Amino acid sequence: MEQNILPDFQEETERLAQTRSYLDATIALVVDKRLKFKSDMKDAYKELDDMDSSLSYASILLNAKLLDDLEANFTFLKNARKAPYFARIDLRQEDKDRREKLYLGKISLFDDSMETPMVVDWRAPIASVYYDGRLGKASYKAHGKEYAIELFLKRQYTILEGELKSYMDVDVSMSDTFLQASLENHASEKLKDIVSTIQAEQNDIIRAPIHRPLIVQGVAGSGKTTIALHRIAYLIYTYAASFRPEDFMIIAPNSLFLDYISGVLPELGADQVKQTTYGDLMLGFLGKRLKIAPHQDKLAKLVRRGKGSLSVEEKETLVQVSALKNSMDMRSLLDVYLEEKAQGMIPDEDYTVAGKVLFKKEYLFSLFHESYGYLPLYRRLDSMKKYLQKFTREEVKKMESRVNLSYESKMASLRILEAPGEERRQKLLALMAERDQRLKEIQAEGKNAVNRYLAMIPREEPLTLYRRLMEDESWLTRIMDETLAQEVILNTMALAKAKQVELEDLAPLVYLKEKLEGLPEAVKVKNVVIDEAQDFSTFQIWVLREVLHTERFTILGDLSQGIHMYRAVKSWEELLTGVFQEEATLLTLEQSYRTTIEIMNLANEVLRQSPMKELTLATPVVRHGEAPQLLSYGETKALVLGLAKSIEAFAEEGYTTQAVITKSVEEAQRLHGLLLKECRLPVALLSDQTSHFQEKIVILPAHLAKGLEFDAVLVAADDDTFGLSELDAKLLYVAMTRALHRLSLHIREGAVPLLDQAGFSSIGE
Ligand SMILES: Nc1ncnc2c1ncn2[C@@H]1O[C@H](COP(=O)(O)OP(=O)(O)OP(=O)(O)O)[C@@H](O)[C@H]1O
Repeated sequence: MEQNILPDFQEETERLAQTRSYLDATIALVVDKRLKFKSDMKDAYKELDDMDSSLSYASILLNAKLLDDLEANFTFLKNARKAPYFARIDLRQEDKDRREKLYLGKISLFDDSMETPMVVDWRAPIASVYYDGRLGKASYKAHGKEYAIELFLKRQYTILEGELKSYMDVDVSMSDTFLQASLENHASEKLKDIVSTIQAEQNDIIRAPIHRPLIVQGVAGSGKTTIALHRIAYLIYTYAASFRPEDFMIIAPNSLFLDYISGVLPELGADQVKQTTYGDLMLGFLGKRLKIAPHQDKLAKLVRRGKGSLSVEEKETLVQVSALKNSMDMRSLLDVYLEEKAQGMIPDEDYTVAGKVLFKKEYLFSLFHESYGYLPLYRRLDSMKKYLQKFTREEVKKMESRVNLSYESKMASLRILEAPGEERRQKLLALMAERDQRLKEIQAEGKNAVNRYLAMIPREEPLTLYRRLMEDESWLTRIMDETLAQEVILNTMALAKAKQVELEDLAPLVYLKEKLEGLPEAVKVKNVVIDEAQDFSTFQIWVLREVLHTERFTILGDLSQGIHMYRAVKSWEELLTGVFQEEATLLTLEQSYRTTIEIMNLANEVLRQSPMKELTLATPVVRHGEAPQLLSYGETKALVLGLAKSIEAFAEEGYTTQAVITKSVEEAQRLHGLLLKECRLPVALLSDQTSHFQEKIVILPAHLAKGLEFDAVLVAADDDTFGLSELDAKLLYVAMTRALHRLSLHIREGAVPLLDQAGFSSIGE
């Protein structure tokens, strides 16, 4: 709509100007306060130098904290100048007569003089009606109560660099226009916030109660990652009194992905949230510099075909060993193993000091298993040590006084019975020496008794115990057959020889460590968000819940993209029953926002042709684009030239970010070399080691592309074909669904039989 025919344009422009000048005044106030705090801190430092006053120290701490808050606020307020709000809602609370106008933005701004909110934070309870409600009767929840309202208007603004460009009044059906505009934008290297266009089904997830575990199955591009970050921002705001931002942790698949989401966290005021990968988190728990075998090697072995590849049986074994290490059977095995270890821990001997029984073995057994039963095994030993030391010290004192008494009486009788003289003196001296020797022995015994007792209890490292278990056929065959047990033993021995563990070993190891030693408190968090959770096993998540002692989990994933399915969940039911005992909520997202109808339809067709059954297919938001192109080539060189031609054509059409996606790492490396050599194209190769990239055109294997998105995607299959297996279908699906606007597939003839089956025909060389 043109500005001049927007009826309230003038009024809205004035409101924006008014908000901006109020914002400027607030910013000026913050600047003043910053200066004041800084000078207060300077003074406090001076005083600290002068007289080491604890008051000054407290003042420094207080000012530093206030300054931190102000700095965070300052950046936020400054950013808000460009667009202080994105929407307005007009409503009336059911029990009130007055109609209210609320402007929604990424900050809270309150006009003290008028006692009205200038801008309401999008996370405030009342803002929920903007995302949920249609015009008319609606409601929102706050502090456990439901409030009824009547919603008269939902207005969305386009504000650029502080200037109102236009606005649009929307209801549910019409709001698509605004969403469409947002989706048509081109991708930047980083994820962006969607506060102005959050959809109702997404809003339910963002605002779901904190204390109940939440599992979200969402198709590719349904906004899972985006929602996860908005949920964290919402929880930080809503539960500010109970949790600090550092109490939240997001677990993502790799550092590349963490870099990709890093841009949006500060935008949402959530930059202090902990971000990590599963491997790093587990290593942090273990507190050791363990060497992890590159886990993508396993995926590579599984997808590789032809020369040097594993046989079907070998692949099957690899899958079984991985799955087993991360299965709930493994948990049962570890529990029995630990129980047996615990039962054999207390020696079959009484505790004695200088030959005297201080504690009977039965008592020590009950001390270990009952009184200290709530502690990890080795911590029970620490507590027992203190207990034994205390009683030993007391006993030693008693023994010493008994010895002193007995020698004093011996010496007293000597003095009475014998006449003074050299002979008596010598006898007394001998008695004194004997007494001192006896006391020395008692003291030494007191010192040694506890250590001698505890030395009978071996304290082995979790890794030593784990390896012993995994090399013991009699234990392993409790949960697997002999053939598989032999494979597990070989796998354990090979890893031990290389001084490595593999990713699948981390959950059992962390569980063992928690049960034996307990984990350091410092690495624990209270709220966990797991993205790309389809690649986790039930046991991995169970271990996380067990060691973090929290139910506050938000778990998001898409089973269709489960490319590490050899070790991961097969259905969310497994988590619901196996980890959360039906206490979790499972929500699904079927609408996909990322890609065009044409691309999504083809990706869905790949899933339909795959061996996977009962998968929910994505419904794309109505956004049309060019049909995907399938180009097939007779030889590699032509394929490389074809890729280069498409990249240039996409760039000319204005598509900024582009990715060539292959099935394997090797293929990506080879094609990268050829693209540089044959076409001199500035393409950057991304690998498992890449943690950051700025290049606009990249080449990477599909497993690394998980979670990312690009304006244009070029799937390349030269040597490494996408076959008919479930894993190949998933890799292809992941690759295709990374595209926002354009997709072309460059393949050697017959390299992607799934597409032939889908009836998708190539354009030819
Ligand atoms: N409500 C929305 N408004 C605007 N854009 C949205 C909305 N929801 C999602 N998007 C956009 O859709 C794209 C996909 O989002 P995101 O990456 O979070 O999805 P995902 O479910 O994690 O995808 P995948 O599983 O395929 O990695 C992003 O560009 C995101 O900005």
